[in-house]
Amino acid sequence: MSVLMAIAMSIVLFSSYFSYPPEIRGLNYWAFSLLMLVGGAGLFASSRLGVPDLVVLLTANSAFVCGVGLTLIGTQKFYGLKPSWWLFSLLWLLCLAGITYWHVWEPSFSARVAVFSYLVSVYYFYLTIIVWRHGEPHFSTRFLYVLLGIQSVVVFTRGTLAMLFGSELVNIMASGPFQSLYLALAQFMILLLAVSFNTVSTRRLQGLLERRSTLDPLTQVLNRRGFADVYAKELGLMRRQFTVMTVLSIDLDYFKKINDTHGHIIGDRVLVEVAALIGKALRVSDHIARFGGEEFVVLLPETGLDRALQIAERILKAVRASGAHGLPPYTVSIGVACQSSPDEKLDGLLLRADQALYRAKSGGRDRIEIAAPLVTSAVAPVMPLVAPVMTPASAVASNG
Ligand SMILES: Nc1nc2c(ncn2[C@@H]2O[C@H](COP(=O)(O)OP(=O)(O)OP(=O)(O)O)[C@@H](O)[C@H]2O)c(=O)[nH]1
Repeated sequence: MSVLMAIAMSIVLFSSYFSYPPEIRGLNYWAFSLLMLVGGAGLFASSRLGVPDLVVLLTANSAFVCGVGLTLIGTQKFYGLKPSWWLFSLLWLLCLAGITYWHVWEPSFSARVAVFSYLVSVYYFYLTIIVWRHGEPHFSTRFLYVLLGIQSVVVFTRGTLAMLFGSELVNIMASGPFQSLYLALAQFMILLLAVSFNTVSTRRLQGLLERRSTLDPLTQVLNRRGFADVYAKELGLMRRQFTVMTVLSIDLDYFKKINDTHGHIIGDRVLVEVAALIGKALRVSDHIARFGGEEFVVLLPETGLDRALQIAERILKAVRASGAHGLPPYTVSIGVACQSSPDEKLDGLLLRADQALYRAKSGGRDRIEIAAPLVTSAVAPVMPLVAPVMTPASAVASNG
């Protein structure tokens, strides 16, 4: 029954492989590995049907070792690591050579089982380390590496039993209660492994879809939803740490003309480039989003107006120096709004930044404007509602 279920799980993994996004790799190798592991267990059982021992040993162990090897390849691909095909081939050749040597030339049951078991045990141990080191911190990952760790210990124990006692107890080609129990346990572990592969891949899909739903597909920066999420987190920090943060509303100048003159494909490349240029001017803790069209918004946590103006100026300069890679030159206008009260709403903050941006546009473009500070009913405004027009140079000059 567990064999049938493992086969069914393998089919599920195959169908996931064909339907999941290509970023989720390795599922086909896992699916094949399950078939091989189940096949290996089945071939061992065929010795009871009178198939010659050497044939059973070589085919069953080959299937089993390939199964373990493909588990490694699938796992490495899944975690974006280079697949160790050399290790796969080495394990397979060593096992076949060992089995043939200790079965034909110098028959020794205990040496054969011990060497085979130790090799496979080391292999499982290596797999455990890979999943432990590269898996995301989640139950599905822990379940997988604990399972692989148990496999490693079980196989190691079998090898040690063979070494110590050389007993027929560990000969799974003979019939007996211990052998039946061992095979049943092995099949159950394969089933659990299949469940685990499916769980980690589903979890990966979930994470990927979550990330996609918060990213702009063209520029790969945050979209409006992603921005709202990070803003909410930063607002929580701002509330706890009594800091300020600043938003830059950035809009490409005369972008319609770029599209009309050079076509939409070039227009798209300009959008991708401007996102990259803005990103380069920021710290890793800052956030950049595209709010559709040619409008970008930057969130600068723990940043006051002075520092934000320096960053805005840096962006302006970087964009002015653009025009490489066959793209036309272009400029941007920037509206800057600083949030000093955690009670201000995101919509209000963006509105202030947009109003400043609008002034930058109407003031001639390729420039920075500062938004008027928030006016609350409790606190009288300390600055004029309309902030003075700032050219890039004056903005920086006024900030030292
Ligand atoms: N290539 C491309 N163009 C887009 C995209 N989204 C919006 N646009 C274009 O962006 C242009 C925006 O034009 P406008 O709103 O007139 O702005 P503008 O020409 O930059 O003028 P100002 O903002 O006033 O300087 C339109 O031509 C849209 O078709 C996109 O994803 N790719």
